[in-house]
Amino acid sequence: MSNNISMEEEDGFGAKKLFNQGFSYTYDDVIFLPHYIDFPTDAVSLSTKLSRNIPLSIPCVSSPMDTVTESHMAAAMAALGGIGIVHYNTTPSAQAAFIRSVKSRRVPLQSSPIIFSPDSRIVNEFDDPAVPCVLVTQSGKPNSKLLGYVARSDWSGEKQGAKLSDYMRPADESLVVPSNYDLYKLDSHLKQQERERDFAVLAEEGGVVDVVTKEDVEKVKGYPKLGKGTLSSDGSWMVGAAIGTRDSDKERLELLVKAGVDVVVLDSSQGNSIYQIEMIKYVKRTYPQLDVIGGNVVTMSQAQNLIAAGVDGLRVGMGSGSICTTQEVCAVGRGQATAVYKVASVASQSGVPVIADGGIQYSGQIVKALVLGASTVMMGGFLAGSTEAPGQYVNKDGTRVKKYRGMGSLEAMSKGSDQRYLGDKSKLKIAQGVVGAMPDKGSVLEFVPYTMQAVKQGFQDLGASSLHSAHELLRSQTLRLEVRTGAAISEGGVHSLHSFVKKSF
Ligand SMILES: NC(=O)C1=CN([C@@H]2O[C@H](COP(=O)(O)OP(=O)(O)OC[C@H]3O[C@@H](n4cnc5c(N)ncnc54)[C@H](O)[C@@H]3O)[C@@H](O)[C@H]2O)C=CC1
Ligand SMILES: O=c1[nH]c(=O)c2[nH+]cn([C@@H]3O[C@H](COP(=O)(O)O)[C@@H](O)[C@H]3O)c2[nH]1
Ligand SMILES: [K+]
Repeated sequence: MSNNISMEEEDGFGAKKLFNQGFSYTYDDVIFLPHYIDFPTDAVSLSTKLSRNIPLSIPCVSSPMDTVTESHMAAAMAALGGIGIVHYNTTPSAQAAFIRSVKSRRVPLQSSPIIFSPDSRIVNEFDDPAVPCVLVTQSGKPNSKLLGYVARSDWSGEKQGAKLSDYMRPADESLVVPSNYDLYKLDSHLKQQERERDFAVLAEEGGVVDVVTKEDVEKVKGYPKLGKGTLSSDGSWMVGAAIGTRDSDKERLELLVKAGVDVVVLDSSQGNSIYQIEMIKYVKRTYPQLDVIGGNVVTMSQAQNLIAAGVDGLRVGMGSGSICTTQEVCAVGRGQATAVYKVASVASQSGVPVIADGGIQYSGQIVKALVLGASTVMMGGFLAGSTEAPGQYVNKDGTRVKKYRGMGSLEAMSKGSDQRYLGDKSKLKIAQGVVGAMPDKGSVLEFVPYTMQAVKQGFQDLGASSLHSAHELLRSQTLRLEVRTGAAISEGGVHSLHSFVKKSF
């Protein structure tokens, strides 16, 4: 490539010049100029780090929100090679149970098995077509001896009220498989016992973990092939958890550590506080092996304080989330592209990975976040509405949707997070988030791999075959950017058509 372009005729700006002009830019404001391609898309590696000691094979993290990440989402994110951060808008023991649930399974599937004791009676709810069987354990709880099961085909209306023990089939050897069976082992097991049953019980020493059906396994096998996922040294899936900065969070953390949590995120909209700095030091002192991620921050000076306190990762974003109203309510925050670039420029000097948190609606914004210096993107809205997000689908004006809400919404606060907002009930409650709904997006196991393929195409256009090479292009000012005018943004989208269908894969 020739280098004899005069400075007056520069192609775009380097990031340093573009982000030092006093504007707060977000992803949609900026555009990268294409560079030079000398490798195929498949040569792009998106492997990265969440924090100093947590490697990931894809740069995707699910938000610690109660409509985004519980055990099902966290298991699926780990199966994909990313990671999930379990929310803490619940009791410490319930949050620890989510961590254990991720740790005890190797299939990114989750159902809510119905479990009764032998003396229980057959009732209406057994007729739910999604329920393959009712499990019978000694005490009727998951953590007691499995005695048998009543398959759905074994009950019918006239058996209403009959004792389960009268219809129960005993738990034979082939019913139960170890909970650490992966998808392929489980699949071959189900195939072997096909004529008797189309489901199996995943169990571990402590009791029943889940019931998995052949249909569910087939569905996952139809999605893009999974790699080995994000694994801890003991072979279990990695999972993170959010905590706060109150004294009570120290007890919560102890339970989470006992449950096997791999990384903690100190969850705050403004992380540069005495509370967080003390908590970072406490975590590093008490659990030196545990990575701690601080945030949220959007400036270099906030970041420097948390780095000095010992964080292993930084979460960046204030007010950029789809459900966030912080910038409107508090007049504080930063455009997300500027925030990511600025924080990453200091964090990279200390080897601290940056998580670009919030504001992701489509793949191009993920490319921008990563190329501007982030090591991962954290997503709430992009993953809400998926099969793996907590909650049930409902029908809203003819569309299947799931609830998605801000953790600072009145509704979420009154569920439990108001402890941290309002330890004192006499204080006035101000929302910094909204409650809404997201359309059904299907399984993250399907749409995340396609999204990553789109991200790889973006990297290829920029001539970056890895996050490392993208960051080198950024810092050497080889990467050229421009700010888009309103007209350029509208030109960059679909325009002029009478009507169209947007289908990405
Ligand atoms: N990324 C974003 O832009 C935003 C995110 N959120 C989300 O909402 C949730 C709540 O965020 P925040 O309100 O920032 O939570 P927070 O827990 O950091 O702060 C709540 C209030 O408690 C105070 N506080 C914290 N620790 C304390 C301690 N040890 N002693 C006394 N006071 C203490 C804080 O100063 C603040 O006034 C989080 O899930 C966060 O991710 C909320 C707003 C914006
Ligand atoms: O101002 C806010 N009020 C809230 O109630 C709230 N809840 C979550 N968050 C933050 O938004 C991120 C998710 O954003 P997206 O839906 O755009 O992915 C999350 O990862 C959080 O950083 C909030 N911000
Ligand atoms: K917002």
